[in-house]
Amino acid sequence: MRFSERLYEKVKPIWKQTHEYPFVKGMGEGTLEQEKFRFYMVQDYVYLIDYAKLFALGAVKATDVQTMGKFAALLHSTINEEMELHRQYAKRFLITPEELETAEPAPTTLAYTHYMLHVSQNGTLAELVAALLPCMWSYWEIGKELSTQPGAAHELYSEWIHMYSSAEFGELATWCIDLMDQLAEGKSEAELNKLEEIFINTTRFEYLFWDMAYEKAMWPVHV
Ligand SMILES: Cc1ncc(CO)c(N)n1
Repeated sequence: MRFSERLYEKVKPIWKQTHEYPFVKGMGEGTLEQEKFRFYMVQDYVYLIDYAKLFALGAVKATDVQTMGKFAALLHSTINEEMELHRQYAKRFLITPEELETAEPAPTTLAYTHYMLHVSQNGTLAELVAALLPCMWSYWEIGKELSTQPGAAHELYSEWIHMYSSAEFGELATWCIDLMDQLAEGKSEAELNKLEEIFINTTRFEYLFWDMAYEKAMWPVHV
């Protein structure tokens, strides 16, 4: 069995719950409250600023020029294509690019990005890929599922669904899945377990991120 298949089997119950979560379902049905989507958009932009740095770290940790180039391309497309989607949405919500960039991260956003950055800065390239893989893979899965639902024609949610179900995004996700398999080759069971643990943790964080957005959960205490 490919290592990525083992990972997929392991987190299947969490992915199922993610697909059934009201935020995700609401986008598909086109019934999600716009205020929740607005909250998500801003937090996701803040998230992507740190997430993009994982690709830069991937280029640093890569041991061949081809992989280095691919990480550089991923960094470029995240900043200029994926985050452009968010900037366009922000415009519709009358949020300026400055407001987007300086938005305060919610507790879950902060915990998630810092966990990923910690793993990526201190771990191996395989650990870095294990940390970022659920992000790309689960968004592609969600995008594909929602692309056959009413939300795909919704005036607000269609662009989001279109981006994450696109062939281009799918290719990037597939590249990451293949890289994970390649990097797992020849590793000991102890090392594979470590990769699995990281993959499970960021999968859990993906669920938490939807939950945070649905609840619009900021810090419960104030300065
Ligand atoms: C939280 C989160 N995970 C994954 C992606 C896909 O890049 C995203 N935009 N946001």
